[in-house]
Amino acid sequence: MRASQQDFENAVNQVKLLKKDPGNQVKLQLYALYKQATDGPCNVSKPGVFDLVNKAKWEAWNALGSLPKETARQNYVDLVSSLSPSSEASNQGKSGADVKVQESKDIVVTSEDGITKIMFNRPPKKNAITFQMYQDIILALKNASTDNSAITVFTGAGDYYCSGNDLTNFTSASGGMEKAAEGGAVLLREFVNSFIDFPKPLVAVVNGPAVGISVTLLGLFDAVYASDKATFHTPFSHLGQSPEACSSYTFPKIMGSAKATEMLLFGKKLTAREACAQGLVTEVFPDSTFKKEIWTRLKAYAKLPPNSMRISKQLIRKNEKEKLHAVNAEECSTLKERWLSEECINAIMSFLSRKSKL
Ligand SMILES: CCCCC/C=C/C(=O)SCCNC(=O)CCNC(=O)[C@H](O)C(C)(C)COP(=O)(O)OP(=O)(O)OC[C@H]1O[C@@H](n2cnc3c(N)ncnc32)[C@H](O)[C@@H]1OP(=O)(O)O
Repeated sequence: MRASQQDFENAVNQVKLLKKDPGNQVKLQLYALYKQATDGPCNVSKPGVFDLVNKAKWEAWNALGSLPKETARQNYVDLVSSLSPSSEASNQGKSGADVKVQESKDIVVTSEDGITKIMFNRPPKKNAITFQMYQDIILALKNASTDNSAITVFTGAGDYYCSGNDLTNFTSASGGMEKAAEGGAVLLREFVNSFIDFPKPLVAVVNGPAVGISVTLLGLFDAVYASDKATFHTPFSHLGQSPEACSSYTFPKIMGSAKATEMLLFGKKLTAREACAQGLVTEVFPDSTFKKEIWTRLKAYAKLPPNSMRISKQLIRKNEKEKLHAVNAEECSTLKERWLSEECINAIMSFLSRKSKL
């Protein structure tokens, strides 16, 4: 539900009652969102180089670009509610431990050391993504885009990174396959859009095998670190489906069309080292030292100036955004048709009746 003007005014008053100083980064974000929600896009000239405080405020406001007033109002309310007395109280005495910022069973979101971590947490099902988890991730990314972290990281709990879309999503949906396919396409489009538009550095820590959409999404990440136990598998033809998450565009661009064809059409599974050689993975680590090495590195990266990282990402992504949105729309409408095809229904039934496994 969208935040009303009254919700916004309540949030403005709530900020004055905060017992704990939320820190400069959050205060700047609050200022920027407030100005955007009330005055719209930044419309004043940049303060001089020695006017440090006003310059930082101007930069934070200006970085919001043309974000609509209603979205800024909503983000302001969400940010204040994450700082509310109840979350303040629940965060007390937890220094040194990850601070939980979103309650959800299968997606765990924590924030610590300038890093917001979004973890697939459904190990008994190899972290397969349910409809609810797609929604939880959309919300987690929305919150992470305005929280006080510098970078956002995805990883998986247990031995898998993620086994992709939960294949029971369609068969267990009420209202029949057609309605489920229609709803699935709308959800998928919104889900992928939230990755295309995510403003901060987005990093994947791939702790184990990755399948389907958890692989294709990697083309929209800024860095991908993998354990040498990780594998990368996109068996869309085996499932009677077609690529998503803009991979029909990003994969040929990253690895060339011949290698992308082997993955996306023929379902060739890559080892972590092969994926690194193709440019899909940034760096591979021995599994025994993976976690220690990668979190040490990410904590150091998270100390870099956050506005600078965000602005650099914006420059890199800017020229691609329109194209990515168009590709996402087309992939989703193609998939909606595929989900209703005999090839796809047979493949899902076959998995569910245990006749087939990847
Ligand atoms: C709405 C948006 C849609 C976006 C479009 C996205 C498309 C994709 O992501 S396509 C890729 C879909 N994923 C798969 O096809 C993977 C299917 N799973 C497997 O092939 C295997 O389970 C495995 C290779 C991932 C793991 O094999 P194994 O180590 O032998 O473990 P189990 O098969 O016994 O798995 C344990 C447990 O987990 C369940 N499970 C695993 N993956 C999925 C899944 N994707 N969907 C639903 N359930 C999954 C598996 O059924 C087992 O359950 P139990 O039998 O109840 O223990």
